[in-house]
Amino acid sequence: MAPTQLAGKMTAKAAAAAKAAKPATRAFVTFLAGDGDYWKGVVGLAKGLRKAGSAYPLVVAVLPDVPESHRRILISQGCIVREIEPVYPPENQTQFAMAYYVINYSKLRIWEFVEYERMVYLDADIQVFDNIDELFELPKGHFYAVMDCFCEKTWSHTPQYKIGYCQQCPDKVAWPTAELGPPPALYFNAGMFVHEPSMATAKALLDTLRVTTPTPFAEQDFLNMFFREQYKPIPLIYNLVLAMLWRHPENVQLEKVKAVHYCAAGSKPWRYTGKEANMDREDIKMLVNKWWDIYNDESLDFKGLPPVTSADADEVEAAAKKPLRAALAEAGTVKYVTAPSAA
Ligand SMILES: O=c1ccn([C@@H]2O[C@H](COP(=O)(O)OP(=O)(O)O)[C@@H](O)[C@H]2O)c(=O)[nH]1
Ligand SMILES: OC[C@H]1O[C@H](O[C@@H]2[C@@H](O)[C@H](O)[C@@H](O)[C@H](O)[C@@H]2O)[C@H](O)[C@@H](O)[C@H]1O
Ligand SMILES: [Mn+2]
Repeated sequence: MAPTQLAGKMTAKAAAAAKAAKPATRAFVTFLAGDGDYWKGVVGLAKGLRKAGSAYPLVVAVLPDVPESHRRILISQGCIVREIEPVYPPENQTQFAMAYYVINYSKLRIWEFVEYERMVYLDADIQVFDNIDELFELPKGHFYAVMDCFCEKTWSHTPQYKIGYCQQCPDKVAWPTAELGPPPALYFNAGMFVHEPSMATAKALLDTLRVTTPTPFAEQDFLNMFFREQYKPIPLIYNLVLAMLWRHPENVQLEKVKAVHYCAAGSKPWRYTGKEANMDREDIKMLVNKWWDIYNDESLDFKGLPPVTSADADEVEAAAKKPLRAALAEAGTVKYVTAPSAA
């Protein structure tokens, strides 16, 4: 089989394209912990962002317990894998809404990614179905995220749940200010948020965490307390918390939703059985299938080369200006690839 393609260093055209790509001062970032199956969520997210034509890379903050094999899969899908040190809350007797939420405090490390001037954080159980790059253009100095819902049983420990109050429909059950004081501040879901990495903010977060008693929604509660003054709600099209479909359908226009958050119990697509409450709904089945369509779409697999530095590109451009034979002789790094055998 004659070699069909000469693959040496990146072609000048690809190098120029890499150079023209937006400067890597912005990126999406997600978080991966453990050796379980959440890596599938990250692969789905990487492919979804590619399908949506996003201009920015996906950084994955991984805890040390994420196996090398999972990291290699993420790199093969074009992700930038960054290992982080775990963050634990102070000693506590807290009953977290979900026991595993204690590892979610490690999300706070992403404020240390200061090579990026702005990042959009997305849980690994989020899928982006339409381009959301506009989030990177929001005015600086605020903390942008989508408002959560208090109606699921996971909120049964709270006064708002007990009286049937939810910020998604504040007029349905009025907050009893006389008995309970002012209503709760607007509260965001921490599965998606726009933030500005900074070592000063990272230090302030960790210093404050050390003296803050943990609460049931772990780092989500903590981030809501920490960014209470800077929080600015953005439309739910950027983070559809699935419970909204049955708790506040009047607030949801599903055809306009850009990012879906598979956080309802039983809704993680890669573990979906359809047996839990609400999981047999037609809209849930459709959204789970949409997630799988992207996950299984091989045309969305990463084909590019690993991110290049400008030094690589300069070197390749210089080589490309030389007569090919001289450049090849000098480079000495020619590799032949052969076409798949003709049937
Ligand atoms: O075993 C786990 C549990 C959680 N996560 C990460 O932590 C995020 C928050 O957890 P999860 O989405 O399950 O919380 P939910 O949004 O469902 O409350 C996940 O999206 C993942 O990015 C992980 O990597 N491994
Ligand atoms: O560690 C706390 C987690 O709290 C949030 O999940 C909750 C919240 O959305 C509730 O409102 C829902 O009822 C519940 O299903 C859902 O799991 C974030 O999505 C997640 O990233 C993480 O911060
Ligand atoms: Mn989530």
